[in-house]
Amino acid sequence: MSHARLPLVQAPFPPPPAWAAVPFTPPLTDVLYETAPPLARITINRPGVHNAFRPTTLRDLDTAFRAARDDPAVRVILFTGAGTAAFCSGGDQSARAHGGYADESSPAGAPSLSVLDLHILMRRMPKVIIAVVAGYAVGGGHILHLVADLTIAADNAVFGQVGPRVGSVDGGYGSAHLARIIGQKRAREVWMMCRLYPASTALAWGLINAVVPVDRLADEAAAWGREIAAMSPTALAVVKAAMNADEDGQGGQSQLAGEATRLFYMTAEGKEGRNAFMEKRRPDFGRVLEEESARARARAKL
Ligand SMILES: CC(C)(COP(=O)(O)OP(=O)(O)OC[C@H]1O[C@@H](n2cnc3c(N)ncnc32)[C@H](O)[C@@H]1OP(=O)(O)O)[C@@H](O)C(=O)NCCC(=O)NCCSC(=O)CCC(=O)c1ccccc1C(=O)O
Repeated sequence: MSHARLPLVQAPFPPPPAWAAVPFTPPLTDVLYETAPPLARITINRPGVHNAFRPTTLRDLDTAFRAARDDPAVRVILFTGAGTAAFCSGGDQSARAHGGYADESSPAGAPSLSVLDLHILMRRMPKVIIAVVAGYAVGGGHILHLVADLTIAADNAVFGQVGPRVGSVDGGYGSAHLARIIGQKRAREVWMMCRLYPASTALAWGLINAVVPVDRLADEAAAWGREIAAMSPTALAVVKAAMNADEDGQGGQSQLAGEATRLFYMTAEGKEGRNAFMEKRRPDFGRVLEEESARARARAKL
């Protein structure tokens, strides 16, 4: 499926990105993190279990998403799974313990539900996240694509929730956000019947943004990423925060207000507060506002 692009970006896209693996200390074991600015690619790398996540995977995803957030050269994040059989099959059922998931990376072996922290990190990310889905996106893996900003799927993609079949449930983004996206009746069907749906149905429901042949998925995702990376980063961060604020209560308000604070810090008025404190004097906001207005008037006359 293709959409019209503005003339500015209608020229053929450059060749596929030259991904460079980024090393970490200690190294990531379950996740690959690569960059090809302006893109970063985060890959769940557990194809033997359809990219199911365990606590170690979630720890690695936390590291990778924070690295992408903090790298000014990265503008758009592609989030995918290794291979073409699955994006992610949810929580690794072999790591499921009493009251959560546990493995050797769990502090004091304590079970956790740390995928919820990843949802928040992805929602708060001031950069666009594109889920790039081939194969299964089920259970907690389905929720990861839901929490991403956009989803591009291969024609072999399969979507669904399995919780009520395997004794699990997500009453957070996995249910309420899903219902916002596809509507209450469909969301209840997804959870209450645990059916799996092909990419064509997901597209018709507005659950995903595009479907492409599986062998075109990586290139198409990179093309979408580059197209988005040409946009104003501040405008993208603000529109994401604004859409999240509608659903995320005071946490969402905090994200949107954080963007206002970031812009305020760039003003002479904001800097005067910091400078006055550092110089141990009273701030003179009136003076800096007047100076700023005078500068703006002078620029307007040029
Ligand atoms: C996805 C399937 C429908 C695919 O079926 P099929 O193609 O026939 O492949 P299989 O032969 O079943 O699978 C191949 C291989 O992978 C293993 N595997 C697949 N999924 C998982 C998994 N989730 N965990 C562990 N292992 C998995 C499978 O055993 C095979 O291994 P072999 O050695 O080759 O036998 C099908 O695979 C399937 O239904 N998978 C299970 C899906 C599932 O149950 N997912 C978990 C749902 S619950 C969840 O995601 C937890 C959510 C959660 O984590 C959470 C929720 C709320 C709050 C907090 C949290 C939190 O933090 O965890």
